[in-house]
Formats: sequence, structure tokens, C-alpha cells
Amino acid sequence: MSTVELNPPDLATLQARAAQRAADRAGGADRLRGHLVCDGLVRIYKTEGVEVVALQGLDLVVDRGELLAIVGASGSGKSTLLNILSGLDVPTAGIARVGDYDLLTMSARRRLKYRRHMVGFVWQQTGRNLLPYLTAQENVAIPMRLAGTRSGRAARRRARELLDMVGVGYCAGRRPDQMSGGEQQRCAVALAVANDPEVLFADEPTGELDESTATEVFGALRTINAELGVTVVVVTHDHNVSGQVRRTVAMRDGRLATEVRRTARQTLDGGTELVAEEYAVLDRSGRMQLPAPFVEALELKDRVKLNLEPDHVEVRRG
Ligand SMILES: Nc1ncnc2c1ncn2[C@@H]1O[C@H](COP(=O)(O)OP(=O)(O)OP(=O)(O)O)[C@@H](O)[C@H]1O
Repeated sequence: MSTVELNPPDLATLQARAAQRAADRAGGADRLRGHLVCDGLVRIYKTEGVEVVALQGLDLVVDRGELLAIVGASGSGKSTLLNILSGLDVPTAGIARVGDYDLLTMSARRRLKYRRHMVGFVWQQTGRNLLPYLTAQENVAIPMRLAGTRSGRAARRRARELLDMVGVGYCAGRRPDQMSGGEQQRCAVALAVANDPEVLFADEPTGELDESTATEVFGALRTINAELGVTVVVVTHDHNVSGQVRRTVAMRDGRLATEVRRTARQTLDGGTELVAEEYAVLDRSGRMQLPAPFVEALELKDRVKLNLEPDHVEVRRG
């Protein structure tokens, strides 16, 4: 027998309910809200008949304006993910969305627009970011001229503003070979945001730099994130560098394995301190990866026993 609601809900309630349903279908409201959304992302490379599964159903949501670091051992799939998110590569299956752009289905024309206006990049090799025969200011002005967003004096003025913002205004008239590695990378950060992208991707931007210079480059990324509200995703090997952001996700075997969140907490003497908490990542199907030290400490292998307790799940040797 069907039941009829005595007071039918108003339109707003219905709309909210529909949104909730859609969110439930997508695995939770966050999955629809995120600026960058990857859901069950798969990338398989085929070379000479051999298949390599570089991404194995990766789920990731990055909020608008977030500064996120992605860490992981060599071969865990970091570059594969970044190549997909930056529009250079196309995933084999799953969902990858940045703002209104569907990275699986977008046309070649839309892909070009995406790469020119929606996202900016900083690569590890300083030589890949800047043209060697132009000054820092000319380099930063180039994307504006190419995309037609600003020309002549306006482009030069904006280039100078951006160089000042990342602390290398004094390099405006220098060519890359007259700048240090750190100065070149900070200039590359300014260039990457010249056309006001919504998202900035950086692939090992500090990989070729020493620790103190790396901190300066990270400072530039943080400034751009805070001043321009650009969502920033940085891939790095360097765990020290990842300690300078609020959220770090670690990849293992083509999936997210753990996540560290840092939150500010009041201390007893009235100051504030950053507290880091590590979480295992649970995917939509309920899968998670036990940290290797836990597995080793209890010599877990093949199968384990799970017990549901009122407020936790127990994992015991099988
Ligand atoms: N073009 C390709 N063809 C075949 N296999 C590839 C290709 N690119 C990456 N792979 C493989 O996919 C897996 C993930 O590689 P990826 O470069 O994304 O890892 P990574 O975490 O970025 O590593 P690194 O830190 O060394 O750059 C590896 O097993 C790699 O060998």
C-alpha cells in the first residue's frame, strides 16, 4: 500500500532531496562539491602487449582554494594523475572533473581552452618552464599575449606585479641563466598564473633545489594560493615540503593510501600550534590499505579477522 504525505514538501525541499540523492549516488555530498573530483579513476598503459595499471580506481576530492600536496614512492602513479588532471593524458575509465570540465569527454578544442585558461603548470625542470632568451618579465607576459588576455603595457605591468608577489620582482630584467634555480622556479610560478587559472599544478617543483630554496618556492605557491585563491596541487617526493601544507595525501599502487590533515589548535598559554593527524583513506567500496608498519608489526598476511566494536573495527591475525 502506498502512503501519501499529508503535507507535500515544497519545491526547495524537493530540490534539496534530489541534490542529496544525487550526492548519495556519487558517494557523498563532497564528491559533487569539490573543485577537482576523481572517482574510480583508472589509467592502464599498454606497451608491447604488457599492461601496467598506473591508477587503480583512485578517488580524490579537492576543494576550491585548497593547497594540497601529493606524495608517494616512485611509480605510485603521481605523475600519471597529474598528467590527467592537467589535460595532457586521458584516463582509461572513471570520473575526472575540474570545475565544469569533464576530462574524459572534452573535445580537442575544449581541451585547448582548459589548458590555456583553466589550469597553470610548474614543472620540475627549470628549463621546461621558462624561455631562456627572454627576461623574467617577458616570460611571464608571454601567456597573456598568446591567449590575448592582456597585451603591451598591461601585460608587462601584470607580469611585474606577479613577480613581486612571489618575491622575485628584482629579477624582472634578468634572463633565466642570470637567476638561481629557486628564483627561476618562483618566476615559473608567476608565469603559471599569468592568465588567472583556477587551478595550479606543480610536478616536483622543488626536486632540483636544496632545502632552504625549496621552502622559498613553496612560500611562493602558498602566496599565490592565498592571494589569488587559486587551487594548488603539488606533487612532491619531499616529505619536509609536504609538511608545509594543511593536507597531504599519500599514493600507493595507484590509489590514495593515507591522508594527513593539519589543523590549528589553541595551546594552554594562549598560542596556536599545528596538529597533524594521519588518516587511512577509505574508498567508496569500503577498501582501505593498512600502513606497512602495522602489517609488519603484527606479521599480518593473506587474511585477517575483522570485528565490529561499538566505536571501532578490530583487525586481528587470521
Ligand atoms: N607511458 C607509460 N607507459 C607505460 N607505463 C608507464 C608509462 N608512464 C608511467 N608508467 C608506469 O605507471 C606506473 C606509475 O608511474 P608514474 O610515473 O605515474 O609514477 P610516479 O609516482 O610519478 O613516479 P616518479 O615519482 O618516479 O615520477 C609505473 O609503474 C610506471 O612504470
